[in-house]
Amino acid sequence: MNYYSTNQSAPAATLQEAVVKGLAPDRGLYMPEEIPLLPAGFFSEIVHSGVTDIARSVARALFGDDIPHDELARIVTDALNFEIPLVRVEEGLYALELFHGPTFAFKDVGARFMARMLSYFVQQQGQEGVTVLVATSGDTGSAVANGFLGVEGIRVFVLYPSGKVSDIQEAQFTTLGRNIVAVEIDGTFDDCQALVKSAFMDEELNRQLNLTSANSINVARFLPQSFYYFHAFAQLARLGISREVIISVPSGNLGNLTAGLFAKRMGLPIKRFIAANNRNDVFWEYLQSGRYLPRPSVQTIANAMDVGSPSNFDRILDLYSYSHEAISSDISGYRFSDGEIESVIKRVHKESGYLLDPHGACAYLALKESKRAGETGIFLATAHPAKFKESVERCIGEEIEIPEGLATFMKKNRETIQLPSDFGSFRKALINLS
Ligand SMILES: N[C@@H](CCOP(=O)(O)O)C(=O)O
Repeated sequence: MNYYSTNQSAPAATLQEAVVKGLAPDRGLYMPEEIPLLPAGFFSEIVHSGVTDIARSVARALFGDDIPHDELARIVTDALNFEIPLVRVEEGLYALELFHGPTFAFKDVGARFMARMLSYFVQQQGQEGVTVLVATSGDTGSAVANGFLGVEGIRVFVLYPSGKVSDIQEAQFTTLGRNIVAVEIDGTFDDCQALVKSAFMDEELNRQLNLTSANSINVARFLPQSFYYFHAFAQLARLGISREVIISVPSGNLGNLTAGLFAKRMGLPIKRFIAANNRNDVFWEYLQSGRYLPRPSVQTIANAMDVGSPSNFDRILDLYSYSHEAISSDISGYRFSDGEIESVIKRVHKESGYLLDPHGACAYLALKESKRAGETGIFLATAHPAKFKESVERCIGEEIEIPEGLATFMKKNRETIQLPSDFGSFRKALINLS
């Protein structure tokens, strides 16, 4: 299977080239030339399967022509060493809890898969010294840093906006040392993402450092995120529900939503997707009006969604042949203020005892507004509430427990390199530190 660039001005790439490069040379995002349609039998069989088996089959359909099957099965099995349960929150409404991995956020799925696939391809090429650049508004940084920690021959630079990620998130990628370098940028997530994209366009830098990306712009990061949509469907089908299913996705850089749309194209019977935005509502605005106006992100309580220029918007346009009508008939959009997010965390906790994190809360709210009679709704609970301890405690008025796996990060020393948001300073720092 070859991969083409959404900008249509770069040569087609193999899976290996797309993963190792990250971004296409024309600054476009790679897309698979075909999206395999899974046979009807697959959907009846997965009702009896666990997440790893489901993921192995989906991975084989997506990547099976380009990597030996036993190698692919090993990558999936190693990456998905945690549960992804579907939890009933109230009548007709379920949370897909994606936060039971090592860094307590959904990014563990894609980051762990990508670390293993990249390392396999790098070994195949006999390449030495690959540099992974990743921009984060909170969760990607920790998942990628932990996923790549200690991987030989790979150095990771995590760029994050100063003062705009939660305290625990920051601890998760600034305390690791070894092959992980944290870079604190005086700017927004979009500034971090722009620095990463500019670095890819710098030929000299690429020659010296063999750059790749571990954001969802990389196909090996975003496509595996489709696995858990199939797993969610299987868990619901086990309860006897397989029709009129709608899924609400907290939306920032749009990688998670795009992975769901891919799952639908592969045959997953999802009636409608819901994109839940916070005040960073460029995608919401596009869904309403057809106008796409990227703008600087603003800081919110759901910080991982603070994205003003979402990378995967181009993939969604490409997937739907640039038809606003087709996009908005498959996806409905909602947006919420911090106040609305805070009060729903409080209300749901009081009424059902279920504790939402700010991102899941946004998706829960969107689902409540969108769900019609007869529909069953799933919202993606993308991060553990304890990652946002201060905000969540403020909402519910009581202390919450921090899982041991998170608390250990808080005890270690933090190390970051502080930089302004101009490319010249970042370029110089990259060269000096490599
Ligand atoms: N929400 C993200 C922003 C980057 O998104 P990605 O899916 O492209 O890595 C974060 O938590 O950093």
